[in-house]
Amino acid sequence: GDTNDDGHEVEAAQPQETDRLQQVLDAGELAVCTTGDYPPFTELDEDTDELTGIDVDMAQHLADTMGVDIEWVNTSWDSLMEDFLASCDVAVGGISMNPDRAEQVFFTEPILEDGKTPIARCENAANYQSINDINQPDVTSIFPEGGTNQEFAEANYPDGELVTHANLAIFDELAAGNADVMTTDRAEVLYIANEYDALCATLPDETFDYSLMGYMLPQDDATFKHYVDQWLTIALNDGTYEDIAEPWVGNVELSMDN
Ligand SMILES: O=C(O)C(=O)C[C@]1(C(=O)O)C=C[C@@H](O)C=C1
Repeated sequence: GDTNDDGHEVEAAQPQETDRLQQVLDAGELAVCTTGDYPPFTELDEDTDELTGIDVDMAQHLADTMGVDIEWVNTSWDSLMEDFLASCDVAVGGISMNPDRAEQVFFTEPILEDGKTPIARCENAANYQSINDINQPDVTSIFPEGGTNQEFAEANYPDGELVTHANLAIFDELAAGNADVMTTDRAEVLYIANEYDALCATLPDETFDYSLMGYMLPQDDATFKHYVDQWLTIALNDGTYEDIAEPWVGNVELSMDN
């Protein structure tokens, strides 16, 4: 196809606007993509096949508000965009907004202010205070494949040792000493540091960059985006989000803006 000045592909014509909101209401079903590997936002129990998490409960609240059921679509960070575009009305679960993704999806209003910060075994926390501390040949950084953590590590730690691992067990690897440090969303770092005695946020109040979390929506129906944003704005301000998050995080404030 055509390319713009940055060499990015540009669509020749915008796809026809659909009435996604009406379709979801008529079908009585909302298709929601989630990875199930990122507590406290989305976690799939492989034994019971049950999904839990803040964003899982939020999606259920949206569906209840619409009076529809959820069809959950399991995805991975690597295939999130492809699965979302092919099969979902919404994607949830600790998803960072970024310009690459925004080329193909709308994001809702922001839910959390966030950024990347390190987590390491507590006895080593003083060694990982800066990007330069981590960008060293003898420092092993660990992250899952396909998300923004991989992007961050590859861009900032070219001299470091980089290893990938499936996400749900990644902090066990870190605690066991099979990697030195993980640079991930501050919200996750605070949550995990609370869960694992051996792991500590090395810079609990600082981040190396800035990002926002939101839910992904298709670009094909502006009315649907308005609807979901209106629901979300109310849920963020009337105590719904806090009530849903509280059992997961207690008093830990996940967002930078608090
Ligand atoms: O890609 C994103 O948006 C994410 O927030 C996912 C991501 C990542 O960046 O790798 C963030 C934290 C989890 O540990 C796993 C995946």
